[in-house]
Amino acid sequence: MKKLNRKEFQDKLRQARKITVLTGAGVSAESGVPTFRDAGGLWRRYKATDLASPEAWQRDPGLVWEFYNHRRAVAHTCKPNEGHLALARLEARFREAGRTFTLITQNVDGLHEAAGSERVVRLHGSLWQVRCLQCAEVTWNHTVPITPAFEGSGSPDPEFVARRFETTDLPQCHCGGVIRPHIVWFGERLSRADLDAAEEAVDGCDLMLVIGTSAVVYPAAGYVPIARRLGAVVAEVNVEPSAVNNECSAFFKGKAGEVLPSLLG
Ligand SMILES: CC(C)NC(=O)[C@H](Cc1c[nH]c2ccccc12)NC(=O)[C@H](CCCC/N=C(/NCCC(=O)O)S[C@H]1O[C@H](COP(=O)(O)OP(=O)(O)OC[C@H]2O[C@@H](n3cnc4c(N)ncnc43)[C@H](O)[C@@H]2O)[C@@H](O)[C@H]1O)NC(=O)OCc1ccccc1
Ligand SMILES: [Zn+2]
Repeated sequence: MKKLNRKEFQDKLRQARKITVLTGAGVSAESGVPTFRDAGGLWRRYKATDLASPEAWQRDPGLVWEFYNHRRAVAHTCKPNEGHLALARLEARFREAGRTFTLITQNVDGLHEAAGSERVVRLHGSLWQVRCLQCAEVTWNHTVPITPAFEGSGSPDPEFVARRFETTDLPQCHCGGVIRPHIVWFGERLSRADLDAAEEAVDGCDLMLVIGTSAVVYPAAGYVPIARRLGAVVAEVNVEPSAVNNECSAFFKGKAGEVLPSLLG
């Protein structure tokens, strides 16, 4: 497939009526949020993907909360980068022009929203939302550490001597139930509302931007071939080709924070 050059891509961007953006951890890398591949995808000796699972929660909810408390503590110190800001500006331009812009993110760090992005589909949830296992209430929570028991915990150093956390150390709901991160773990179903919003955004979009994702996790990665089959021009921004690069009519190799400001204007 002949790749579009920069000018041809920007012509498509100018003409686009409906644009959909799919982002992954790479768009937050320059803000200091580790990607799932950094450190070999490990936190201590654990694969991040293993800890992000209902099985890990069954085994040791304290360890899972130590992992997520650590990621909240890191993300808490991070600011949106030029990549996030360029996407928020593009959304504002599209809205002013009465054109449709949707940002579908796999990220749970909240940096798109902090950059001013509004129409955001958080496919995999948020580090800043928690859910009660007893009454299912979902609330926003920015308390770091999540409970005093987690103060000073979370070091990713494999040599770190971890302490065991009891149920009483875990965050409790006003109903007395235990609270878990409101995040979609591997093997868990995505919310119907988010799936519907993502499908609505992909359906009929004339331009899809794929930014900073390895595109190996589903259903997120599946939206790219669907968009192309429905006639969208797909363009990728990444430091290396992702697993869906063959679906792309344009590829801009580089860091999102360096490429997006000039590419998106
Ligand atoms: C591993 C994979 C094969 N497994 C899956 O996809 C599974 C199973 C599955 C379902 N369908 C399938 C079909 C085929 C195969 C497998 C499956 N999917 C699921 O389990 C999903 C749930 C998936 C969601 C899991 N949760 C996450 N996140 C929240 C947790 C948390 O964050 O803690 S996924 C998580 O991993 C993924 C990581 O990928 P990326 O974000 O792309 O990050 P990565 O580090 O991999 O790559 C970074 C990229 O950035 C680039 N980069 C780096 N720096 C920069 C830079 N500066 N600028 C630009 N680019 C840069 C790099 O080059 C690289 O390309 C993201 O999706 C992220 O959200 N649920 C489900 O299917 O439920 C069904 C169901 C149905 C009925 C009943 C019950 C269940
Ligand atoms: Zn409750």
